[in-house]
Amino acid sequence: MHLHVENLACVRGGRRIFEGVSFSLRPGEALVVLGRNGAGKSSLLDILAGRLAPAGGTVTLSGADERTLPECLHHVGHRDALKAALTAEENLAFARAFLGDPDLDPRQALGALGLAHAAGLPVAYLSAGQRRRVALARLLVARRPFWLLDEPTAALDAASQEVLLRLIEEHRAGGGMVVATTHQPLALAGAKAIRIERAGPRTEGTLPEDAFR
Ligand SMILES: Nc1ncnc2c1ncn2[C@@H]1O[C@H](COP(=O)(O)OP(=O)(O)OP(=O)(O)O)[C@@H](O)[C@H]1O
Repeated sequence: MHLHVENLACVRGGRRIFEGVSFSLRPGEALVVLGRNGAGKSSLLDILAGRLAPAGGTVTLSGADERTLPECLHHVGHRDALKAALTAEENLAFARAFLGDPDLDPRQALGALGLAHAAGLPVAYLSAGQRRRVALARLLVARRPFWLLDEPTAALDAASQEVLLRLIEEHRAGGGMVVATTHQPLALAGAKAIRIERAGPRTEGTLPEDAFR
């Protein structure tokens, strides 16, 4: 499977947010998306997820057996998109019923994020970091090759960041692909990087050592 993004442009509210964004992803690869607040990082993920139409450019997925890109991805956005009145486990069971694989276990997914003890608690009672971890546990109740992660480490403590990085690396080792926006250092081995800015063109490069300074 291969994702090729060419010369992508984004307009929101009549304003040009970015243009000329190009990159490609092959199995096992990760792309870190950098840029100031409002640069358009979340908008880029929204376009890839099929939630926002691009103002120009192309997104081409090959080798996906006629599945569309939105059918091949998880999108963990800024908002956790959890149902506050349902328990953590019920939220994951809902996600699995909607998108998932019946053999994947919500309790195991919560366990992988260190939240087994909170499985029966309504999400409304969980802390911000715990809610984030429930949202991330959705990655584990449906097998999808592309993970679109919008600031995935926001609200996570150091130990949870380590867990998330390990899950991402396991996903990549199995041929998965990741696009992650971030303002914080994200230690993804050999990741590509792209900085979104208003004036294009923007093409991928390697993650600069001073990216987060
Ligand atoms: N529905 C909308 N209508 C009009 N403008 C919008 C809409 N949604 C977002 N924008 C604008 O698009 C621009 C890009 O927003 P986006 O959320 O993609 O930025 P970002 O790089 O993810 O920012 P941050 O680092 O703060 O999360 C911002 O100027 C924002 O105000």
